[in-house]
Amino acid sequence: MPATDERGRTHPEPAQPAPTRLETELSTEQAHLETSRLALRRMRERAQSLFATGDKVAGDAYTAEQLGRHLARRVAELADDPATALFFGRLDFGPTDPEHAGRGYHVGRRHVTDERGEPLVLDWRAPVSRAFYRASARDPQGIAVRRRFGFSAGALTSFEDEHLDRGEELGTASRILTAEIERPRVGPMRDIVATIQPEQDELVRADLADSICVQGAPGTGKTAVGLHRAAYLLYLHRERLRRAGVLIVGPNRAFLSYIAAVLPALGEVEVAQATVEDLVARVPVRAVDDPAVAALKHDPRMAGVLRRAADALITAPTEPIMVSDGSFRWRIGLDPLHRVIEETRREGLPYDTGRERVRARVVGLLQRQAEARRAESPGDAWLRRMGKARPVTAFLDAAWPALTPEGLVHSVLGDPDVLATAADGLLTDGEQALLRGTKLGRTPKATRWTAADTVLIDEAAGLIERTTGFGHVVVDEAQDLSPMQCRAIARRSEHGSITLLGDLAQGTAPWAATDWRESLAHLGKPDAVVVPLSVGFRVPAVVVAFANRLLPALAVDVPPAVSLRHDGALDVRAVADLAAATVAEVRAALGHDGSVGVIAADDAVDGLRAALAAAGVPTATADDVAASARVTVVPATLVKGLEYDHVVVVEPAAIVAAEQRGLHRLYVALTRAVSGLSVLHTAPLPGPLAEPPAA
Ligand SMILES: Nc1ncnc2c1ncn2[C@@H]1O[C@H](COP(=O)(O)OP(=O)(O)OP(=O)(O)O)[C@@H](O)[C@H]1O
Repeated sequence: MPATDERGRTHPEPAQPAPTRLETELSTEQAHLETSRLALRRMRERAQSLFATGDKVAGDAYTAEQLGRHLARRVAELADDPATALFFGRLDFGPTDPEHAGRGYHVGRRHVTDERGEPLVLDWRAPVSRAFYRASARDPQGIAVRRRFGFSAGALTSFEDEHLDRGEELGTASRILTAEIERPRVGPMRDIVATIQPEQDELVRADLADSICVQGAPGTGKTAVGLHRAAYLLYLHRERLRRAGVLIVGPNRAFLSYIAAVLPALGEVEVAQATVEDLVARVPVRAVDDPAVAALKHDPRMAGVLRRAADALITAPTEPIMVSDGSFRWRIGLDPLHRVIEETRREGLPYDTGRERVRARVVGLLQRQAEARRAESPGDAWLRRMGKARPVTAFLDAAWPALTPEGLVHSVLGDPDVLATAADGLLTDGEQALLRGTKLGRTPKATRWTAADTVLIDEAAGLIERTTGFGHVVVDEAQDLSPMQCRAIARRSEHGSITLLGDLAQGTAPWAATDWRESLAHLGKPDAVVVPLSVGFRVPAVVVAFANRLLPALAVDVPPAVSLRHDGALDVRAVADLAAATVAEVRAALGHDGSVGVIAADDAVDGLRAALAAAGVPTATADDVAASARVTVVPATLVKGLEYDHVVVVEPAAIVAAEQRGLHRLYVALTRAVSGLSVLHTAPLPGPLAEPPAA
C-alpha cells in the first residue's frame, strides 16, 4: 500500500526488487509445507484424543485393547520429525492424462489430508506416486513436470524441475540426488524415499507373491531396497502382513541397531528384526565347535540325518492294546495298529502331529468297539480318558515315542548307533567320526550346546512341530547363510515370500554361498529371480577401483560396481607406528564433517581404542549408534553392512590373516567409506593390493 506523509501526499513504496518467479514458487511451496505440517499435527491430535477416550467407546476389554493398540500405532505413525522433509517431490500431470489431467500432487513420507479430506501430501507408496520414481523423458507416464525439493535442516530451500513433456530429464545428474549421496554420514542409516532410483524402485514395488534375490556390489543400496520393500508391502497389504508379520534378518546386533530407525521414519513401527542366531536360539550357546565340526553341522545333509533319526524312532507295534473300561475290556490287535502307524507315517506330518494323529486313531478304534457293544456313542470325557489311558500311552511310547528337538540332536550326536543308522550313505565314516567326537552332557539338559547345534536343534524342531512363519522375510547379507540356516529361514517363510539381499564377494562365513541358486533352493524359493544392482551410492570411484583389485582373488562371479561418486579420496600409506598413525589420521578426519570408522583385525581393536583414548579422542562401539562420539573403532568381523564418512583401515595383512576368508573380509572393510579411505600398514599389503593396478 502506498505510504502517506504528514502533509497528506502519497508516495510510492520504496522500490523492492520484485520477487522472481522462482522465489514466488519457492515461497508457495514453503507455504504448502507449512499447511501440510499443520494438517499432520491436526491428524495426530485427533488420533491422540481418540486414543485417550478409546477404552470408553469400546464395548469390551478385548475390543478396547485392539482399538488401543491400533490407535497407539496410528499416533506413532503420524509422528512428524521436523528434521526430515514431509514431502520431497511434486508431480504435475499433463493435460492428456485420463485420470489426473492438469492436477499436481506432492509426494512425501505419508498421506496428509486437509480437514475436508483432500490430499495435501501423497504417500510415496501410493499408486500415483510410482510415476515420481519411474517416469522418464522416454516414458513420461502422464507427467508433465517432476519437481524435486531440496531441504536444509527441515526447511525447504530449493527445487529442481524436469519437464518430462519437453524431453528434459536429469537422471543421476540431479543436484539434489548428488547432494543426498554426498551428504556426510553421521549416526544410523536413513531412508532414501526421496531419491529411490528406477532400478531400485522396481525391486521395492515387486509383488508380495514374488520372492526376489538381489546381488549387488557394496553400497548399491541393497539394504535400503530391502527396508523400503518391507515398508511398501506393509502399506499395500496392511491387514494381511500385520497378522502374518514381517521379519528383517541381519548379520549381527550392530547392523540391526544401525538400520533400526529406517522403518519407523517411514511410519512402520511393527517389524520384527533378528539375527539368524536369534531365530534359532532355543537353547543358550555355551560351547564352541571345532571349525570342521561346525562346517559339517551346517551341511544340508544333516537335515537328512536328523529326519532319518526321527523316522527310525517310529517302529512296528509288537503287542496288542488292551484297555479296561469299567466292566468292559477293549482290545486292538497288531494288524489294525500296524495300519494306523503306516497310514500316519505316509501322511508326512510333523512328528508330534503324527503322534497325536496315531493317538486319535487308536481312540477311534476303541470308540467303534464301544459303540458296537453299548449301542450308544461315548462322550468327549470318555474319549479324553481313553486317549490318556496307560495302555494307549504305553503303545505310543513304544511305537511313536515322544520327542524333543534337543533330545533328537542329543541322540544323533551322542549315540553312535543312532548316528550310524541315520547317517549311513549320507555322511562318510570320517564325517561320522567327526560328529562322534562332539562333547555332550549325559542328557540334553546337561549339554553345553554350540552355535551350530542350535541350528540342528531348530531343524529338529521343524521336523517335530510346525514353525510359525512370517508373511514376508527380508534377509540381508544373505551370502553368509549356511544351507542349514537357509532352511531355518525357509521354515519361517514357507507360506510367505522373501527378499534376499547380498553380495557373493562379501561372503566371509566358511560356508558362504558361491551361487545364489543354491541358497534359493535351500530357502525353498528355487524360482526366485536374481537381479543385479550395480550402481554404487556409497563408495567413491577411486576407492571402488582400489577394492576391486581384490575381486579376481575372491573367486566369485559378480558384476563389479560402478560408482556414482567421483569425489572422495584414497590414501594408502606405509607407516612405522600403527597406533600413532591411526591417531593422527583420525584427528585429521575429525577436521571434516561426518563419522569416522577405524576398522582393524579383531584382536587389534582394544589397543587402538586405548591409543585413541590416551590421545583424548573418545570412541564408540559399533552397536552404539546413538553415541555422541564421532569415532567408532570396529572389529573387521562386525563391520559388514555399516558405513562411515571417513574410514581408516589398519593393517590389512592382519585382517586377511585372521580368518580363512580374510581377503573377502578385507574387501568388506575397504568398501565402508563414503568420502575417504585411508589404509595404514606396516606389513606389506596383501597380494592383489601390493601389485600395481592393471592398466
Ligand atoms: N537411491 C539412493 N539415493 C540416495 N542414497 C542412496 C540410494 N541408494 C542407496 N543409497 C545410500 O547408499 C548407501 C549404501 O546403501 P546400502 O547400505 O543399502 O547398500 P548395500 O548394497 O546394502 O551395501 P553393502 O553391500 O555394503 O551392505 C547408504 O548410505 C544409502 O543410504
